[in-house]
Amino acid sequence: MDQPTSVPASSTARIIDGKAFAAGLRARIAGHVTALKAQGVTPGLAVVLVGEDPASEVYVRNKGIATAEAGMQGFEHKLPADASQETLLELIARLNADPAVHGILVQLPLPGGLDADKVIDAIAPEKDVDGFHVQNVGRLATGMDAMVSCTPLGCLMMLRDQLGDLSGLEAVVVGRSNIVGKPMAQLLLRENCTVTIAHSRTRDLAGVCRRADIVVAAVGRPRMVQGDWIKPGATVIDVGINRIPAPERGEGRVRLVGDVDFDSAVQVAGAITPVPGGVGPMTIACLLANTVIAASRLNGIAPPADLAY
Ligand SMILES: NC(=O)C1=CN([C@@H]2O[C@H](COP(=O)(O)OP(=O)(O)OC[C@H]3O[C@@H](n4cnc5c(N)ncnc54)[C@H](OP(=O)(O)O)[C@@H]3O)[C@@H](O)[C@H]2O)C=CC1
Ligand SMILES: Nc1nc(=O)c2c([nH]1)NC[C@@H]1CN(c3ccc(C(=O)N[C@@H](CCC(=O)O)C(=O)O)cc3)C=[N+]21
Repeated sequence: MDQPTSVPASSTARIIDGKAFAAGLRARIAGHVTALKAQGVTPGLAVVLVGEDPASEVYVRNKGIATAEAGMQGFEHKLPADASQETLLELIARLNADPAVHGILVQLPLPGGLDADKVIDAIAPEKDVDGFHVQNVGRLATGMDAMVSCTPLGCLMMLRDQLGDLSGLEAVVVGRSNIVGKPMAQLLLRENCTVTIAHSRTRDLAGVCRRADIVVAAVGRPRMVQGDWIKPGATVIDVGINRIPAPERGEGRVRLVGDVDFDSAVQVAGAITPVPGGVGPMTIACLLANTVIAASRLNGIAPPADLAY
């Protein structure tokens, strides 16, 4: 069909609907939960929230809703911001020992004074549905079965869905955190991508990004990655969740933007995830998937093949 003359000839990217993808994944998970229940196992996820960060409370609530909708058991543990390390470690020890709990997530970041490394280390690796325990990180890096960090796992699922085989593709991950950047790079390496990890000391970040067939932005800087950093046709995964002032919505209101400047990137990319509605919903769905995997393994049942990555 002819383009109307007012529309520029350039094509715009496909918008990757993470929300719909996550809904499909959650529906499959609910089926696996039903099957596990028939074998006497109800997958249980414990979420621990220390302090009262409003954004964290939103995520914890969403996790609770998704857990219930999938037919799983949810356990919420709220501790005051001034809870001691000892109290938190005692709670984790109890959850480790509780046979009804198959997944344990301690919401990060923790309030000052608490040592996140020690807390993660205390979680039983087989219940570490975040994939943050050094045993899971090491297992992923050496190619063994591991609990894989939910956010990178969700990103990978969307990439595989968009691109099929990722072998040989140039992937640039911007950000090197333990929770997103590094495990994302490991997963892409496992998929046979040529992986570059960029960070705050990277020289010519725009030039590095321009080489990439796949750009994953996990920086925490609103709209940093510009359209002219993107190779035409590349796939862009925006992990960033940034709250910025939105006075147009009323005084004191905020809105969510990613680490990618969506409006310019969408003009160049082949496909791109939006914020909200991209990576975030996939993170929660993958958390449920990891809980089903953990519940299966802890009961000597083979995890569902379609959830294995
Ligand atoms: N959608 C989801 O489910 C999730 C979203 N997030 C979001 O993803 C983003 C990243 O989170 P997280 O990984 O925890 O963040 P961190 O703050 O732990 O890491 C940020 C990384 O970005 C790098 N960086 C910072 N500034 C620049 C810059 N100017 N140029 C290049 N690199 C830079 C840092 O480099 P250096 O190491 O050199 O300091 C660091 O490696 C945040 O917006 C967060 O809210 C996080 C988790 C889940
Ligand atoms: N131990 C631990 N594990 C985590 O996985 C973890 C964490 N700590 N701390 C915080 C980050 C952040 N995170 C998000 C999860 C879902 C959405 C999400 O669902 N976002 C919606 C919008 C939600 C909103 O409106 O705020 C979306 O992008 O569409 C976002 C962010 C998990 N994290």
